[in-house]
Amino acid sequence: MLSVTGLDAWYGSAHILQDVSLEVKRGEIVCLIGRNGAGKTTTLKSVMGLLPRVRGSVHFDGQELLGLPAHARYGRGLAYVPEERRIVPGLTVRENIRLGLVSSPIRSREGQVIERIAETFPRLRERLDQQATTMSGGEQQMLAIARATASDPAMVLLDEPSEGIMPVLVDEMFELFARMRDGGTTLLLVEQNVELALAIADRAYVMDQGRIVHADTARNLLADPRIREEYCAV
Ligand SMILES: Nc1ncnc2c1ncn2[C@@H]1O[C@H](COP(=O)(O)OP(=O)(O)OP(=O)(O)O)[C@@H](O)[C@H]1O
Repeated sequence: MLSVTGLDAWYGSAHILQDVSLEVKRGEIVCLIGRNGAGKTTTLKSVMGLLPRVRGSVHFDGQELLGLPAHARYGRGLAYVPEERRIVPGLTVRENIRLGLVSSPIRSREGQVIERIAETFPRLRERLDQQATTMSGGEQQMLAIARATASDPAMVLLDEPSEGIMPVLVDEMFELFARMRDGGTTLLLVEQNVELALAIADRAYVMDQGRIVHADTARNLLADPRIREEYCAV
């Protein structure tokens, strides 16, 4: 579904991504792991068209995305939940969800979309008319995911969704990801919580200094003592 080949990316003159290639098949959860600064966020941003200087190829559903602006990539069925969530202050939960539908063809079916989201995210159902920024960090993260998935994208890119969230909500969130996959949504997940992420992922790529240094099934990576030692809190 997503095929990234020979991707290079720069911030100014700093050459950050070097020859990054990865694949995500339809219906998979693929995880991107690596230390701070390895280039995981930069990879997601490059796929979404959020960096000024990127070279290589990003194929999604058989079409080249490189050169298209970010909004056009959303229009093709890709969604992105950035690390910083970007919940809009002054708006309710419902109004924030509505923002995820602004340029979507299913905008006119807002009632159905809200009902689907309320079923998927019971915590949000109780809080639809609450000011979004009065919710806990974990609930706001759920809202960021709900907003990104409101338009029913084929694939969602998530950047560190569990960061700073209390453990009970983290477990809930990972169960949600597994259900999303079972419901047909494809996920590319950047996570520091490597053990939990590998437990639900199908495959994973390990990044270091802007390059992919290892790729394997999640099961093999979880069983690899070097990966456990370097990336899992054991
Ligand atoms: N806006 C920016 N301007 C210049 N350099 C940047 C910028 N954003 C990131 N970098 C650099 O790019 C490299 C990769 O950063 P990136 O955020 O992609 O890493 P990461 O693997 O997502 O790490 P983290 O888990 O810390 O977010 C780092 O060396 C970082 O300092």
